Amino acid sequence: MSAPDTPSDTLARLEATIAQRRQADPSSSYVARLNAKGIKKIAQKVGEEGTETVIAALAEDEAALVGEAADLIFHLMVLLNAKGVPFADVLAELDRREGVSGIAEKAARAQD
Ligand SMILES: N=c1c2ncn([C@@H]3O[C@H](COP(=O)(O)OP(=O)(O)OP(=O)(O)O)[C@@H](O)[C@H]3O)c2ncn1[C@@H]1O[C@H](COP(=O)(O)O)[C@@H](O)[C@H]1O
Repeated sequence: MSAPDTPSDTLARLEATIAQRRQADPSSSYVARLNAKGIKKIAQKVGEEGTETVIAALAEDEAALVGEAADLIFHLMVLLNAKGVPFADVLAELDRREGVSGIAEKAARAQD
């Protein structure tokens, strides 16, 4: 029996799919269509999905929150790909922050 997927496995597969679908025919690929519209449109979609995620959270609708969060993460992955930023860089940044309290980090920034 193979090991279950980790969240990172799912995101790594999605990143590879997005990179591959970017070259596809925009008539049959949403990723290709979005890239053809340009970076402004992709960034705008991330903003829209972020707003929809907030609305779902405030509406106390768990199923909607799951769906909107998936839309947000997907569009963020499309944006990172379009900007040439590997998702591994984002994970490395999160690893770098691990164990550093957000409160302590903000206080250190205020002293700069
Ligand atoms: N995870 C997703 C995913 N999540 C959401 N979406 C699409 O994102 C779109 C968002 O819908 P909206 O109504 O917000 O946007 P819209 O109406 O298309 O756009 P505008 O109104 O802003 O013009 C929908 O068409 C969803 O189907 C996704 N499309 C693709 N994927 C993944 O990407 C892969 C490649 O997709 P294609 O490029 O379409 O082959 C798929 O196999 C999936 O793994």
